[in-house]
Amino acid sequence: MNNEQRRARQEKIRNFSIIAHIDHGKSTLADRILEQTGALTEREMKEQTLDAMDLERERGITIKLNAVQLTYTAKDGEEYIFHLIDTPGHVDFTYEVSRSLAACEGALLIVDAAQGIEAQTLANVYLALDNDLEILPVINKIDLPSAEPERVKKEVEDVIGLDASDAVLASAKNGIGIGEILEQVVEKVPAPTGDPEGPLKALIFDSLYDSYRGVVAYIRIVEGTVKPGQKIRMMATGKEFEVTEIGVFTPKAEKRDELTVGDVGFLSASIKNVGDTRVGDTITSAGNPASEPLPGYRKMNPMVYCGLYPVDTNEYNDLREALERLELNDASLQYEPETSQALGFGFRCGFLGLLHMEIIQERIEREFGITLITTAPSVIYNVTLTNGEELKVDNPANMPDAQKIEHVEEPYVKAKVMVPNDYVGAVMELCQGKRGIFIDMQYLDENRVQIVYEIPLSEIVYDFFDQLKSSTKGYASFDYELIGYKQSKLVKMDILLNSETVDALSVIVHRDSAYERGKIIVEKLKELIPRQQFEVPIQASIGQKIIARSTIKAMRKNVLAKCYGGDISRKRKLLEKQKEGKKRMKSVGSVEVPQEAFMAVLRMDD
Ligand SMILES: Nc1nc2c(ncn2[C@@H]2O[C@H](COP(=O)(O)OP(=O)(O)OP(=O)(O)O)[C@@H](O)[C@H]2O)c(=O)[nH]1
Repeated sequence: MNNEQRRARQEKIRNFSIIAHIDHGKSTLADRILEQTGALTEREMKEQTLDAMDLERERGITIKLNAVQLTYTAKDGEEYIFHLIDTPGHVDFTYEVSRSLAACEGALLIVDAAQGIEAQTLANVYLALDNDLEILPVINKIDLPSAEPERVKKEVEDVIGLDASDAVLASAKNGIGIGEILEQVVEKVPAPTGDPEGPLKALIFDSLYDSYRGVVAYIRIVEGTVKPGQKIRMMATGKEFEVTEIGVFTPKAEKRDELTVGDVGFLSASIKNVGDTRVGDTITSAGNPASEPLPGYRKMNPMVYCGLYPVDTNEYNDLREALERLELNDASLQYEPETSQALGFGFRCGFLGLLHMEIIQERIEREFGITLITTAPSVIYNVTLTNGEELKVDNPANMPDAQKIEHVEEPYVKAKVMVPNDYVGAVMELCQGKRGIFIDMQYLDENRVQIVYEIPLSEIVYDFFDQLKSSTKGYASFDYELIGYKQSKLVKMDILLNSETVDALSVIVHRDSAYERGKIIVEKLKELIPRQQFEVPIQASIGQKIIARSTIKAMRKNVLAKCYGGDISRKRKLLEKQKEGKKRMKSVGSVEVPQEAFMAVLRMDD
């Protein structure tokens, strides 16, 4: 292609994403768009959608981004090139959402016609506005009997301040409104600007590890043109590579001879580690480098840490290999070896958030067949010692002695909760109980309210989300962002089993609630740890001081004694059950402790 052809083609490109609150119908609409543009036949639809990973399908959430090139013949008779870029919908991946939006000029904003605007609708709209995108509202699920499209339109105008007069009324499920959406994309989403002859600037908005190609970077070309054989440079790390393959997803991967301004596709260059293709980084040409990278690159730091230990100590090396493999695909996963007196050899791992943590744990168990003991998640505390030294502590067990500490700071988030009127009291009570500081309350319409609190991240990491859901019957939606560190009166609480401190059970708690928490934790542990052959005292202590205690009585009878002799199948079942239970037990000193016990320090609900 010459530059004139490239420029003409550029005029016909439309790059857009779909943004929505979870379950408002993003994936369903994406599928419909693929179908209508002929990218997939119906049979293929069943097998292949934008959400690729198994886990994703099961959980019904989008984890990894993807980008598809589609051709669409519009009513004006012209053929357009669409790049539909998928975004993950969860707060843990906000940065990835933001980078994939940076690869677009427009976004379809899907709002459920029955639910209206939810917390992540707003969070995503702000990200889209930050990236100067043209936002096209779509009111989805108008087929539902409870749909109130006019009310939701008004909400979009009042709450977000977008003109919703042209909002498409759609049903992704029944294929209503899809044509209209595609026409609006052509009319309203601007074509990419940029000089195909300029020095190369390609935004990396995702990457993954492929065992044949090495790392595959998902890129959007903002300036210039890239071809196979070209020498490229990653602007954040300075590393250089030679391009081996470029192409687009249709959604099958198809090779191309070049990618130029506005194109969205993949690039591989014998890169071994996804850490070299960081999301948000700019790829330039090594021979004719751009003077400035694209704006907004940010290194991602984990927010939540926990210990991962194999139940079977022989699986330590397998666990290391599993983490190495997962790291290839996930630059935001961090880990380092850690030893616990209670649990032996394992790893301290850092995650972007709770969902990210659960996904990694589940993948290790499922894809690598390793049974894990996981310790309660912790945030990073900034500790200033009396001698002026500053520490970052990501494991409660490593918190220095209280006498040596001058003060401790913990991360705070701004939490936005949206609920129907009736639950305002319940939400405020919950936030207050989590040491929340009230910031703001706004009525979205007659019946819905947005409540804003500043809350310590550690309280969110504990079961905030579950409690929010149960206290609002599932009607609340929730979103948060980190706002920085604040000083708090925090202390380390140790748990002793049989008079021995179990390092993996230590927690950091607020001084004012330490006694209460200590009492609940020892009672919880008493329930969870099965009786042993001997009596086991459980104690909670702060420093040398015991603040709560309880005792697990010694086991009296053999379990089989319950089976009144006769029924062999019943007996077998019981033994099987015991064996199952055994799997996730860890001997701590002389006491057998089940997995649930390590999480018990989090559950404060009952
Ligand atoms: N009645 C009705 N249901 C719909 C419509 N569109 C989607 N759904 C249903 O809503 C649920 C959620 O749809 P998804 O497309 O998976 O939602 P999503 O926004 O992609 O969810 P995440 O991937 O978690 O962000 C599914 O059960 C869909 O079948 C619609 O137009 N009408």
